[in-house]
Amino acid sequence: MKAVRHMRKDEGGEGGTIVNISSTAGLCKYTFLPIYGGSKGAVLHFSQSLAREPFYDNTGIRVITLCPGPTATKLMEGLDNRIVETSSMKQIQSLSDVQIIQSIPSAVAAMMKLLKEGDNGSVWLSANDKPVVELTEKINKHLDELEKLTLA
Ligand SMILES: NC(=O)C1=CN([C@@H]2O[C@H](COP(=O)(O)OP(=O)(O)OC[C@H]3O[C@@H](n4cnc5c(N)ncnc54)[C@H](O)[C@@H]3O)[C@@H](O)[C@H]2O)C=CC1
Ligand SMILES: CCCCCC(=O)/C=C/C=C\C/C=C\C/C=C\CCCC(=O)O
Repeated sequence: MKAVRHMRKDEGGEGGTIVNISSTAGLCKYTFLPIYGGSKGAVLHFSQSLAREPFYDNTGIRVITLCPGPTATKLMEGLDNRIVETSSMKQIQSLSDVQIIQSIPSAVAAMMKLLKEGDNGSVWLSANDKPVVELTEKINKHLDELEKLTLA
């Protein structure tokens, strides 16, 4: 939030863009990553809450979220040894039939696209070496429906 204070137009800054990095683990209920997944769900929710009107109008700061799937960085090394619940290995094994560890250039291409084209509050998926997919409408529909249920 210190960066926001520095960037915000209504306090003398120039506006700008914040890209928060969530993960597919913040979208899916992976039994093998409950703590990491919880933190990534929090990143997404934090971003969507921050990006809500009138934040952008006041500050000129876009808040965008990228959800990468497994990507070949150091983070993915030795994942097997860091699993909390060993019975969850089954879920990883079945996932490996339908998901690949994508290359770093795929994640970078996604980042470049959302920096160029992403609206405030937009959410993007980059996985399996496929072109980036925008998730904003789906995520907001889901959150807006849940919010309605909380109203009297
Ligand atoms: N690699 C993957 O499969 C995925 C990664 N992500 C997310 O992408 C982000 C980047 O991860 P990777 O590049 O994959 O990991 P990485 O392990 O290759 O890089 C992480 C970087 O963060 C730095 N770092 C760690 N703790 C820090 C701290 N307290 N203060 C400052 N710097 C710190 C490390 O020195 C390292 O350079 C993370 O938020 C990760 O959760 C999301 C989805 C998939
Ligand atoms: C420390 C946690 C790193 C988590 C990285 C992340 O954010 C998201 C990961 C999502 C799933 C990763 C789980 C397993 C990998 C699944 C399939 C790829 C296997 C392909 C293979 O070559 O074996």
